[in-house]
Amino acid sequence: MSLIEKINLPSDIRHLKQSDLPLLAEEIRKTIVDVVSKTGGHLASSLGAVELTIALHYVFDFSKDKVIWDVGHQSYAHKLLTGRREQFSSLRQYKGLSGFTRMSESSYDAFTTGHSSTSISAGLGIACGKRLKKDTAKTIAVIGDGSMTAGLAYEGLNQAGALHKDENLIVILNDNDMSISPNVGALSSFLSRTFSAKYLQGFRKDFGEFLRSLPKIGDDMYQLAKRSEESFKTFVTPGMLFEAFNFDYFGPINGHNLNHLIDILQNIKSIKEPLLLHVTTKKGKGYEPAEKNPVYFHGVGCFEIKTGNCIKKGISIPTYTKVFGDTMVELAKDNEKIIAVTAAMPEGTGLAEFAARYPERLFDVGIAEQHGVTFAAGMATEGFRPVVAIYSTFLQRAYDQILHDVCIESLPVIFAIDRGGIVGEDGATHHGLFDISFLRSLPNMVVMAPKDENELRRMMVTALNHNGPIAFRYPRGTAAGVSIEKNITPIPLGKGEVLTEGDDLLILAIGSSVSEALEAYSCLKESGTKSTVVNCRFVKPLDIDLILSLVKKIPRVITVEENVRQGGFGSAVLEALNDAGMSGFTLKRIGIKDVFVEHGPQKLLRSKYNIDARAVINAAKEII
Ligand SMILES: Cc1ncc(C[n+]2csc(CCOP(=O)(O)OP(=O)(O)O)c2C)c(N)n1
Ligand SMILES: CC(=O)[C@@H](O)[C@H](O)COP(=O)(O)O
Ligand SMILES: [Mg+2]
Repeated sequence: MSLIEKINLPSDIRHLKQSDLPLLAEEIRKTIVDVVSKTGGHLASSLGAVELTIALHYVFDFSKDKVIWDVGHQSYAHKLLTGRREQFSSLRQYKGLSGFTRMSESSYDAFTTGHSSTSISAGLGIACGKRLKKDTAKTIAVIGDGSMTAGLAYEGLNQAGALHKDENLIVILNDNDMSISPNVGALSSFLSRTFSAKYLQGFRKDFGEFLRSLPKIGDDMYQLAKRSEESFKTFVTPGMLFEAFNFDYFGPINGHNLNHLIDILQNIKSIKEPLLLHVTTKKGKGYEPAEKNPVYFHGVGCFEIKTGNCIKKGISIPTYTKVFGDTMVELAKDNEKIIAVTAAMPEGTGLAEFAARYPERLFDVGIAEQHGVTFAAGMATEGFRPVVAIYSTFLQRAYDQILHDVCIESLPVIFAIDRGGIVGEDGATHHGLFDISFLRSLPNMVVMAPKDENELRRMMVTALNHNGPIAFRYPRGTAAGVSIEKNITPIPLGKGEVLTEGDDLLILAIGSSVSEALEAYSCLKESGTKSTVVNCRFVKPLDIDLILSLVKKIPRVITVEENVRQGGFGSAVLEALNDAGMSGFTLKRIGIKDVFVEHGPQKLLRSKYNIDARAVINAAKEII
């Protein structure tokens, strides 16, 4: 029986000999690689955290203590050690294990994660709760160096450092010098000052001995130097930052050396005040292709284990992301005012080529969506045309910045909102199902969604021509597959287009839902129902003249969107019709009802949540 098979309960790991643990690490890695090669997932981060996970489970008892895995994308070993080994092959599959930690999945998942940098705040909340309940268990927040670039992490440190000394909070900084891409910003270079710190420690020793050797004054000088040693040390080591927040700092230590990890965890276990342990790890550790290319293996699709090569699905249609990225490069050539802002996701948002061509015009702000939006607002005041490319789900973080820093003064910031709609296997934390609702309520904001890749390109030019805040959202995955038109013409603001004509039914669709509407149109036509399908293009401003004239003629209306129904596109149409005093029509809104959508294939979820062509057909049957 392998070691991993002996661990059915989390406590079973503590029955293993410490000398067995490296073999356990090997088995865990093999299991992770085997499964992720078939399911896809966050391979490199999880491989890098294997020893740290084992050491934590070896030293702590997580039936009482709590561990919060920031983002949760590195938690695969934790899942394997907490009773989920047999379900592990269902990782990220419909009805299977989540790719992140979920409180509803296991009592060993102390907090639900997916978005970064929440672990310190949540951990502190848990630790304070425990203190008030006189529960002496430990709370541990494991946070990566990338996630440490977010302001939220410092808000947690700031509060923790000023609270009771007996807060029982341990923060473990898992520093692999990588975010998804190489980590950015001053913090990243600060954390990697370990060499200079070591060098200076050596220097301090030699210098001390030199002082002591001096006749008469030497000993006094040595004592003086020793007294200022603490400030001297913190001045040059990464600990400075955390000690300034009143955290005891330990490290950096090698996060792949199990004996060291276990030793230090055992030692710090009894310290009753906020402390930070800095461990250095290698992203992708133990699987050569991932070690060599951690960016690719951060979040990877199916791959061949031997080579690490992608198992291609033979699709040649570009993704919306690629069309966006290529068009950015094209447009930036003749317009040097265009700058791009990404929050630690140049690859994911398709801006890698832009970064290579125009490095001085690409601003990677780190995992700091709030800052990124306000930064873009600042650039806009200087006459630049910032294009803020952020996934829909992560833009949720920056709502107040969009409202307060961009919309009030109607600054011309362009929001390129990727992953609008159902994203698939990342699940509830990552679906982009709210942006239409949260953006359309903001004065001055224009909100668009393209039906295909040409329209995306046209919207980009429309946005550049518009002197105010403007957003376009597009889905994860392949575009519609139309051939790209070289000439890009802007779209008149607030103008939709009628795609088909028919007097039985009016289907108003937006963005990727236009293709569902067209599919429904074809099926309905076969059974004799003739529909007018409108590609509305704009959620705001709505093409109200067109909509009113059509509803007067065809009072049986269906709206279709890949967004929640509350406050969404359908609601916008209803409000507009109501405000125009229209009555005598029937309207069905197709969109996500008031629920969070789980993980699974996009197509399956669209069907399950009734936002696909079949749902349009069913709605049509109800109202005709
Ligand atoms: C708010 C938010 N923005 C962006 C992301 C996308 N994202 C997921 S993991 C990651 C990098 C995290 O780096 P780090 O914390 O160092 O973990 P590592 O993968 O290196 O282990 C990013 C940018 C996210 N999950 N949450
Ligand atoms: C963990 C995380 O938040 C990202 O890695 C995210 O999973 C990327 O999603 P895409 O695969 O859609 O780029
Ligand atoms: Mg990292």
